[in-house]
Amino acid sequence: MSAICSAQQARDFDQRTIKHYHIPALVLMEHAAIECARFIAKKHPNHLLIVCGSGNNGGDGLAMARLLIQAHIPVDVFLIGTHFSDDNQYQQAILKQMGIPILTDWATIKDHSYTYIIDCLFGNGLSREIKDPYYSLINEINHHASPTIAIDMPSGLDATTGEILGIAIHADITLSLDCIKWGQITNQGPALCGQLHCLEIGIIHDTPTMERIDETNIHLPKRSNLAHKGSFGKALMIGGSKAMHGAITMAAKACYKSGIGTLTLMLPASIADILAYKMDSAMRLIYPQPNFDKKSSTYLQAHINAFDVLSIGNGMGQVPSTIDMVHTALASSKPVLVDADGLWALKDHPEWLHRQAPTIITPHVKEFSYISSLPVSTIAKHPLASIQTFVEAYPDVTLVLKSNVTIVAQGQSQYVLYAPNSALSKGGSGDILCGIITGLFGQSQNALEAAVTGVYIHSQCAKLDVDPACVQPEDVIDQLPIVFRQLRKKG
Ligand SMILES: NC(=O)C1=CN([C@@H]2O[C@H](COP(=O)(O)OP(=O)(O)OC[C@H]3O[C@@H](n4cnc5c(N)ncnc54)[C@H](OP(=O)(O)O)[C@@H]3O)[C@@H](O)[C@H]2O)[C@@H](O)CC1
Ligand SMILES: [K+]
Repeated sequence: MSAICSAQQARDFDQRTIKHYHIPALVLMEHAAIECARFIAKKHPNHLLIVCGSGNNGGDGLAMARLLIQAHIPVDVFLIGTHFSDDNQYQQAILKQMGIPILTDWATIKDHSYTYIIDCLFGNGLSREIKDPYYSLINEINHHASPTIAIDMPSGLDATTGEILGIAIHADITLSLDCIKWGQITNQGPALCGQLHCLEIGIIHDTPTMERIDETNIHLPKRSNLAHKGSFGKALMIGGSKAMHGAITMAAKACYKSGIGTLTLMLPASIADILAYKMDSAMRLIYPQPNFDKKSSTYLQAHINAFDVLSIGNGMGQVPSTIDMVHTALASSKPVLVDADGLWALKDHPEWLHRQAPTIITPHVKEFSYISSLPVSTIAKHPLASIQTFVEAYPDVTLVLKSNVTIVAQGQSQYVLYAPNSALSKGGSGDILCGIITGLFGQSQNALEAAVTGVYIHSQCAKLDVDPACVQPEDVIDQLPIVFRQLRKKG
């Protein structure tokens, strides 16, 4: 499990490890250098160029050069800068003592061919726009034929926002030290980092941060062989319209395959038969009109108490009846998941989310903009700040903000799934996620666990050994039994 930090959070952990736990910064630098050198040595390089700046990122590079040279790997060390940090100067002194040359004239090396250029110019301490001579140097490295490994950050990339400060290294590989930085996975980050690896370097994490979702923080609901269908929850999924019957179908199939005890679909009459053909296992609560209308919320109210968990929104359309039904669902004492058009219905009524029972919302960025009243551009550029504003206003709601980086947040418990996969960039993916989470939610009644676990299972189901362009929503649903079995075996 790795933490995901802003630049400031990463610095705070560094400083606390040094000042409160008395682990010297040079020890951490040595750890960083050992881990990076080990990673690089495994690639069997013939000749390396390590480009070092004036701060501790440069210090990592100088220490790494020493270790690689001791391992008999040829290394050229290039150093640029004026005001060197103490630890950087310490590492320079060691290299001098060992007789390892430190080069300062780029012209003498720029035409050499290297297995890798190692970028140790700027890391987490980048504080402003890049100007010459660093600008020209980064430009030269980007146009050099040799591939690049960035240490901690591709130099020039802001570690919090993922924005390029003037110019930045285009790395083939990035070795992030201690934690994943937000800037590596948002905005320009993924394009600049290349393959991203996180290396442990002994920094102590003693306060909560965002955690990366992986197998260590998911919870599959327990499944006793002595249990009966009532033990695994009764779900009511409300959705569908004459024009859209696919969304609720995919959500329902995913919910059923995620372990729910019984599943009932509240549908308008115009699509009730279609759903019956498509899904034997779901019961139907058929609203006796072709589409939901102004009386459908009363109909929902009359039946709502028979269920343990509700989901609402898939394929309902952005129409007044959707608003009324979402209001009824959220005014009930039932755990509720709101998805798709149900989120649109909250546009003018986010206050309906203030309720006693557990609530999950699963917006993509545009739907989150409806609820938070923040512009889409602000959410995309500053996801952390946007989420923080929301969780402070709605500390009991579990938010699943869907994107290539999916964030699950409930108050200060915050998780990130970073598993971008274009196989999921398709209509139907969100409905499947809604179904998986509803299935888990109905079994556990624990919103945060259901959301974290559902998001992870969904991403695992999409890791198919086929071209992502050809993946159909049904292919993802078909993986559910396999992924559940694998996770239960491990768990
Ligand atoms: N602390 C620890 O425990 C550990 C840290 N570790 C390593 O240290 C890295 C962080 O080190 P760091 O804080 O020294 O910052 P770093 O990124 O090397 O650069 C700072 C220098 O660049 C300068 N500068 C900034 N922007 C600039 C610009 N646009 N153009 C020109 N100059 C600019 C800035 O100058 P200043 O802003 O002070 O004027 C300063 O001189 C971290 O990423 C990791 O690799 C590991 O060893 C593990 C232990
Ligand atoms: K760097």
